Amino acid sequence: MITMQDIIREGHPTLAKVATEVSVPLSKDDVKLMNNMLQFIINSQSPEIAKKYQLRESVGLAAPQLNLDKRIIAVHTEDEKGKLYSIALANPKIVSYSEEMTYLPTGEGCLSIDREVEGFVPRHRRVTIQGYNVKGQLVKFRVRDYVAVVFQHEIDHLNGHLFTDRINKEQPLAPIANAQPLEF
Ligand SMILES: CC(C)(C)[C@H](NC(=O)Nc1cc(F)cc(F)c1)C(=O)N(CC(=O)NO)CC1CCCC1
Ligand SMILES: [Zn+2]
Repeated sequence: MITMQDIIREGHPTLAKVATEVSVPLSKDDVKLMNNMLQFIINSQSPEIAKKYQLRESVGLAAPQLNLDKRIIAVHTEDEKGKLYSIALANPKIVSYSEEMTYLPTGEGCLSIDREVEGFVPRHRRVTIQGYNVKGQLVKFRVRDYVAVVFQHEIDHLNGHLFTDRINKEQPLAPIANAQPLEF
């Protein structure tokens, strides 16, 4: 099972690299990895398992965080209406996005960053995601607000970007143009 020890931390060169697409149809190993990544997130949201294995309660994970040069992400989180998004995707792409922006008023964190970094992270308010699911089907769906933030955060990892790269260095808490802060 994946635990925190498997997650590389900021400063590791892999986190700054552009990850390589995985071959389709998906190999058995890639499908296993996708399921293991999703299971890590689900485990981290179980108080008993998270406590036993000291897992940070997470909502998303990208393969480069496991030092794997693969364009694979997993997300397990609910949207504001309580709709569950539980999916692992290979070769995910943002195929379209809104001009309107959003951001978490509390800022973001990252499983690969063991410190608080203050500042607003500009994200598109709505994004259309496309990718291959564990069945090898090409799926396309639109997400907004918090779920959109999670997917953008994870896809950023595939392109060597950390949320800290997106914070306004001079004024971390400056209002973000054309953005509505996410209401929790
Ligand atoms: C870095 C960490 C704090 C572990 C963060 N967890 C998180 O946001 N948990 C959470 C949020 C809720 F709104 C409700 C709840 F029940 C639990 C997270 O998993 N990530 C994923 C990550 O680091 N992927 O690489 C960071 C998030 C910041 C914005 C999107 C993902
Ligand atoms: Zn992260």
